[in-house]
Amino acid sequence: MPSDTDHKWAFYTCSCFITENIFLEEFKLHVRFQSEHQFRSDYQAVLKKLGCGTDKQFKDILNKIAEEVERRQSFDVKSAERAAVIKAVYTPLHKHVYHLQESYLAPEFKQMVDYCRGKEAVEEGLLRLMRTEAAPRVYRFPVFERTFCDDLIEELEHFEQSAAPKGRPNTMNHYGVLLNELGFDDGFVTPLRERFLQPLTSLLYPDAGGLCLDSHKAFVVKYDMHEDLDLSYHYDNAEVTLNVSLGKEFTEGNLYFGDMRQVPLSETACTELEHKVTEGLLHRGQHMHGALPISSGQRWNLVVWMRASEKRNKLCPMCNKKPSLVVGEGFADGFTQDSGSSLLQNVSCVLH
Ligand SMILES: O=C(O)CCC(=O)C(=O)O
Ligand SMILES: [Fe+2]
Repeated sequence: MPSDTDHKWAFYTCSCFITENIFLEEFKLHVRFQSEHQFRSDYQAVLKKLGCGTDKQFKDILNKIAEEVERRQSFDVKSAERAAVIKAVYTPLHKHVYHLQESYLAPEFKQMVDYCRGKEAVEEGLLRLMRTEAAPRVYRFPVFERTFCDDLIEELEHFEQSAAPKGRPNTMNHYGVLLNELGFDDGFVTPLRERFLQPLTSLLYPDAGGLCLDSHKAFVVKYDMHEDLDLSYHYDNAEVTLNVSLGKEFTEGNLYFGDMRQVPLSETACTELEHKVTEGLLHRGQHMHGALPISSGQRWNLVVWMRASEKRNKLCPMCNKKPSLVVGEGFADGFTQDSGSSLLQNVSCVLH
């Protein structure tokens, strides 16, 4: 029986994972930390302007960064340990949600995928997709049936309440679930990406890696009045992202999209989009976005960061350099060694 960590080839992380994009929550600032000297010269003045005036405050920041670097250095080992413990001790409430069935998917979504898969009908499929454009190159369409969303949330709440160990999605989200650790990759997320999302992304984002998305990182984020309320403006470590609203009841918490990350915020006008339960938003990972605070209720979203090794092997989207590869767990951050996988990648990088 293959496990969630068996893949056709090995995946890697870029070494910048340790030093880049460290989020300073109180200042809503992403920073790079290579050495204290570099950090002081890059950020001391900026941080002062943002209200970090005393030596003590600066020292606190350095301590937080050290903690985050340590968390990142041990992340892979700890994540593999958590996955093994979860497998051994956790009994799911709804086993069926771990295996994707067509009946979980909204009929409109399946229809769109069918159009895109059918070679002669590609153009019609594309037109259908274009009609779902909610902001420049951001597409909104129904993805799941409501009953599936409810079952998935119930399963995740059951997991939350269990004694099993939990990792968190990323530095900006404190609540939510890493789906690979819970065992969702092989039976659910990989088939969703390969069979249903890739036909759409091939047509919509051929320039952004959409033709050959060969791995992913999937997680669920959760916002609650007593927990995280919003998500700061950011870009994803992904070529293409799917973000599906699962529920429950909530008010506000709209997503907003700016421009690609190369464009300064001062030159960016943002578009706000309402997120509706069962619907997904598909966008390029480098398209900057954030989530506004909810004002009541609880908001759960399934987020799939899809990666194209062929694209990111040339340029790491997080440090903008040729990646320097470090061995990782499972899909890691989606990089591959150029040799060895290229043949297989060429086979999968066609419109289908
Ligand atoms: O909460 C949301 O809808 C946004 C989540 C997101 O952008 C992310 O996790 O990368
Ligand atoms: Fe995001």
